[in-house]
Amino acid sequence: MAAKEYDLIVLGAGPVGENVADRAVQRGLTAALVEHELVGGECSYWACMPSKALLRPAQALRAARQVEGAREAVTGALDVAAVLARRDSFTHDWNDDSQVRWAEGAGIAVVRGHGRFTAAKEVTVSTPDGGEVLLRARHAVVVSTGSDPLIPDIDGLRDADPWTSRDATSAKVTPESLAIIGGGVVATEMATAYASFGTEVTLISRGGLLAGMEPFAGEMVAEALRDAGAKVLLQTGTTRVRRAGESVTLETGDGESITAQEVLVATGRTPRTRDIGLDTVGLTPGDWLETDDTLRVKGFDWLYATGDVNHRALLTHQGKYQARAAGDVIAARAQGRPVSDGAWGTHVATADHEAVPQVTFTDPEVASVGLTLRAATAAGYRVRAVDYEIGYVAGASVHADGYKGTARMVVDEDRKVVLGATFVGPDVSELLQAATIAVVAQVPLDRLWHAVPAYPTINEVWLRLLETYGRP
Ligand SMILES: Cc1cc2nc3c(=O)[nH]c(=O)nc-3n(C[C@H](O)[C@H](O)[C@H](O)COP(=O)(O)OP(=O)(O)OC[C@H]3O[C@@H](n4cnc5c(N)ncnc54)[C@H](O)[C@@H]3O)c2cc1C
Ligand SMILES: NC(=O)c1ccc[n+]([C@@H]2O[C@H](COP(=O)([O-])OP(=O)(O)OC[C@H]3O[C@@H](n4cnc5c(N)ncnc54)[C@H](O)[C@@H]3O)[C@@H](O)[C@H]2O)c1
Repeated sequence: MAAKEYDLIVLGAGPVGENVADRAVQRGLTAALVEHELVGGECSYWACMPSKALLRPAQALRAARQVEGAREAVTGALDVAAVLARRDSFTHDWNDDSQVRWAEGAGIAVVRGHGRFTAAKEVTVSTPDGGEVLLRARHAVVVSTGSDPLIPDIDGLRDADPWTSRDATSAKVTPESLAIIGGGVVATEMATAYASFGTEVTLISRGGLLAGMEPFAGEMVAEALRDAGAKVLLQTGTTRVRRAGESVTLETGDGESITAQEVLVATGRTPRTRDIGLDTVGLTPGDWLETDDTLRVKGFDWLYATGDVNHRALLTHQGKYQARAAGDVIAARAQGRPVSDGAWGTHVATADHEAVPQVTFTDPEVASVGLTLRAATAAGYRVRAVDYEIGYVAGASVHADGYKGTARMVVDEDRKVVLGATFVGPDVSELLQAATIAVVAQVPLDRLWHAVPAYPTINEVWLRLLETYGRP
């Protein structure tokens, strides 16, 4: 079989793979993008976009209900069918024509089918018609195959036909009751969404909620979920799961038995590397692919891994940031141009280490960037954290009656810069970019005093945090 040659082959056309290919093509390389499902990946069809579309209507309704004068105009309940229909418009009914058009318009060769390494720099694609296409890369191959839901080894769980995040984000009807195993981002967001649809939600977490974040985040989200009618079981293991027809019964370590129409497993992710021929190039199928900061897989000069599959930060925006660095560095190396691979250089993803922003779209939202107090201490920084109740800020009190929220700023005491910030409260997500800039730019606190937040906005929480810290 004659091979088709490209400068770059990208395996997986999720948000990250698309961006690597686009960047490299913009820099003058040729690129083939291999996709066996939908161009746009998990994020567009079963993750970020549909999940946020499911969450937004209830948030808008809550926002109106929190303002006297507007509240009186809200006379009905959430229209769940309309919510699902709006969600479908974001996923284009799980049709990727527009994304394929974009990719081809950008000069990227889209190859449909399942790709596997068959030699170094060589990928064989099994096409939907049963054929094969052989691709050879002149310079680099990027693995951008993403991640799958992890199904833990709980007695009977696999046989109980559990929902994963895919089912929760693409459901055409909402169940009467839903048990959720897990306490992370997917579990809390989907508990929030389904509780708003009137589904009877029971969330079972073996620890607290949102474990890697500041502790008050998980506590406030748990309280809000309970207020929304969900049952939240913390520090509770699930020991046994059984399906009987239309219902599933779960037993917990505390001896409690929970019966629901569906069970959603939201216990983290596993890399999609089991069936991509990794053994052919000396790697172990099923492993995460560890990279250096230029996203090159350790031990290779031609193999890169971007997005979820490298396990650096399982977030679309962070994967796309990696994609920009990877696409640019692959082009620079291919063209013999200088590589800028020092910390914060053009060709590295330095921010992955200690400056990752994330919003959990629960209600209240959790917006965080950088290190938590615990993580900063563990990393050896000499730190001080200051907290402030966001509801005391004038802008917050105008924004919503009885606004409840908490902010924390973690300061590096030696350099007097912000290492991390967390905001928990209604509509705090838009506060995050200011915090990200402060963390990435390592703005000294005495200069931050000159970044005056407009009055009366919720951003004034920055001034309150600085005042609470005390002027250095
Ligand atoms: C419910 C949920 C909600 C989320 N919400 C957010 C959010 O709000 N914000 C955020 O930043 N992140 C969110 N995430 C995380 C986000 O979805 C991922 O970080 C992101 O999709 C990773 O992008 P990726 O391109 O690395 O992988 P993916 O999006 O998984 O794309 C990988 C692509 O590779 C293809 N592929 C895999 N193997 C092969 C092969 N052998 N041959 C051909 N094609 C292959 C797949 O079909 C897929 O299209 C969410 C995740 C979940 C589960
Ligand atoms: N808004 C967002 O940015 C967003 C939304 C959803 C998902 N995501 C990303 O998707 C990824 C996956 O999310 P997730 O919620 O599945 O993972 P997660 O890592 O956030 O949470 C996993 C949860 O499962 C629990 N768990 C793990 N193994 C278990 C077991 N054997 N039994 C019981 N509980 C177990 C953990 O204690 C934790 O509570 C995350 O890394 C996240 O960054 C992001």
